[in-house]
Amino acid sequence: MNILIAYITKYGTTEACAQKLAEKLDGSVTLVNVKKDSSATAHGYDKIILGVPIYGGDIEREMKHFVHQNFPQIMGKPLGLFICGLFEGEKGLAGLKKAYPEQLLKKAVVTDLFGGSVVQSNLGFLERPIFRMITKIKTDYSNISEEKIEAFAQKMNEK
Ligand SMILES: Cc1cc2nc3c(=O)[nH]c(=O)nc-3n(C[C@H](O)[C@H](O)[C@H](O)COP(=O)(O)O)c2cc1C
Repeated sequence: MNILIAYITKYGTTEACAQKLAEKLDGSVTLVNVKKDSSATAHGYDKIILGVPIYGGDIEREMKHFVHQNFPQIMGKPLGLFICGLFEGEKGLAGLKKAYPEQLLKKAVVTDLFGGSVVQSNLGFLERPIFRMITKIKTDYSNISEEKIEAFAQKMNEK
């Protein structure tokens, strides 16, 4: 069973979540950062998982491009979709809806928000005030849910 986890990450949180997820999946997992590897493809995998962080309510264009380029392959296999972001509840779900096309969200075996994390000192000079304005968070913070990663993996393993 060959599984693809295609992700994007800026400060490493989504990558760390993708790695944790990979450890819990049954099969051979390939992790691909689609921002670093523009030749990445979803061809030849039995299951596909996509993961992206939310910035300013949206995702980076490289994942939109990957989805567009690989749409038939992604729609044709058991699919899991996750996002990383600090917002929970309705605001968190709004991020998930914005991240992926409706067809993918409907087709997915499992979708979830894994939470996010931030280290203030890592943020750029301009990014820090933007981050504080958007999230109202002024300290280092993490709400990554190991339980959600575990439950996501279980659902993918059942398919
Ligand atoms: C400038 C900035 C804007 C952000 N905007 C959002 C947002 O709109 N919604 C949200 O849920 N999280 C937001 N976050 C939190 C990130 O999604 C979170 O830190 C995530 O873990 C980053 O993942 P990465 O390290 O893989 O890039 C923002 C973070 C920064 C720095």
